[in-house]
Amino acid sequence: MRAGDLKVEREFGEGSVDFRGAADRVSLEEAAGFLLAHCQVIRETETVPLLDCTGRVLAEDVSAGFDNPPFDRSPVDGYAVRSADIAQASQENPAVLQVIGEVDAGGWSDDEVGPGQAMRIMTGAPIPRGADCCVYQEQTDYGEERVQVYKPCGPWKNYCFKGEDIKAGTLVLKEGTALTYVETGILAGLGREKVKVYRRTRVAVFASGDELAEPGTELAPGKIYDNNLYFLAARLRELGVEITALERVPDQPEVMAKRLVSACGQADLIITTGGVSVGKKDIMHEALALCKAQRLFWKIRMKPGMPTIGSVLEGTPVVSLSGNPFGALADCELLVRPMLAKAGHNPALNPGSCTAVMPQGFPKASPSRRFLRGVCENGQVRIPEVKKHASGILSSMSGCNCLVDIPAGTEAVEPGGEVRVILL
Ligand SMILES: Nc1nc2c(c(=O)[nH]1)N[C@H]1C(S)=C(S)[C@@H](COP(=O)(O)OP(=O)(O)OC[C@H]3O[C@@H](n4cnc5c(N)ncnc54)[C@H](O)[C@@H]3O)O[C@H]1N2
Ligand code: MOO
Repeated sequence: MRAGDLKVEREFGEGSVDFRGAADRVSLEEAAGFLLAHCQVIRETETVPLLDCTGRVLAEDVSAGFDNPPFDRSPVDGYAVRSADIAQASQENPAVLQVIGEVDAGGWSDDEVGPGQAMRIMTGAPIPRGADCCVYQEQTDYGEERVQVYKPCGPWKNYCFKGEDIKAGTLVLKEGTALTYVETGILAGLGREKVKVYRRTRVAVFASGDELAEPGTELAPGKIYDNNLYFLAARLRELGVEITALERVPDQPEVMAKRLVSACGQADLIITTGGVSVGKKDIMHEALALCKAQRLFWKIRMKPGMPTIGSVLEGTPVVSLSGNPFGALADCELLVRPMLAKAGHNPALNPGSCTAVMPQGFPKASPSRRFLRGVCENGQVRIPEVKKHASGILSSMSGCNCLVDIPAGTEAVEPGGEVRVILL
């Protein structure tokens, strides 16, 4: 379906039981499962310059085309010698060797070190034929034409073999490896200037709400600046996503429906915020019905982010998050990240978890599962003051690095109680 073809049909309009009637009220895990089942793993690849591969996922096996290092090399500044020549060397009775030349890192010598001879050598320089060890210059008199060696050095000591790091033909990095600065260095060491990676996951983001104003414009009465569009875009970029649309949409279901349909062909996932509850202006129900999206669930048994809608539009999953910024944030972490992990071949995009002690506790009862923002450090989690936890409050999230997962039915978390923590 193209955006222009969209007919405004109100067969699922207000009053229909389909979206606003019996609530699904699924668990978070069920909601995530529904969405993941409709989330496609990205198969398309692209070739990017080496410096752009960090944060991407490798789409090819990378094997070494040559031994690395490509030659035997010295790990010390000193002299390449024959170990047999210095086997008896001591401070009192140094071995005296003829210095036949010098080889520096990046240089090369075809000369062979014969019996009674030494080659001055620098760290990283190729070891010349004939030598089977390198002595530290501190164990010599630093001689230029003749050198006195004061200590023995066994065969193949202070000697780095060709291929010591990577042997030719070794599978060094497997398809599916998440590339960090470390792999960038490894790929550079293999001489790669370009790397085949999976294309980025594409996400379209729409915020709905007539109250929303663009930062930088004047704030008229009744309006608020739009938090969600911006933190979602920033977070998605951090997670390696390519954003295909980023737009505020008025509270008109027809307009939102058109945006959803046009986003479909370009995005792997669509995220909306606002308009998911039961108010007259909660347009997402009608917008999704207008474009005949298949509903997966409405309402998750958790706070914040309870009224989230999950649906599929022409094969593209649509996650409609609560307009309350902390609700949208929690859902982005808990529902969207697993989808990005699946689509983008990168399990590391799933949030981690641990247990931690909560010295302050939390005095309020949690009849349904509750996520609190907090700072988790050294096995302890600290949370903002109790009145700063409302789902409409974003400011107290600054500096937080986790969500505290409080199970449904908890009366209060006692000070010093142990809690499960989702690490962001
Ligand atoms: N009668 C009921 N009212 C509400 C219920 C309910 O069950 N019955 N649920 C409440 C809960 S819980 C939530 S969460 C919200 C969800 O509301 P919506 O997702 O429909 O979102 P809106 O109504 O559009 O907005 C909620 C709130 O967030 C502000 N908002 C919206 N978008 C943004 C944005 N991009 N940036 C910053 N702030 C935004 C909006 O102005 C509202 O204050 O419904 C409750 N009501
Ligand atoms: O579910 Mo809502 O986001 O708690 O306020």
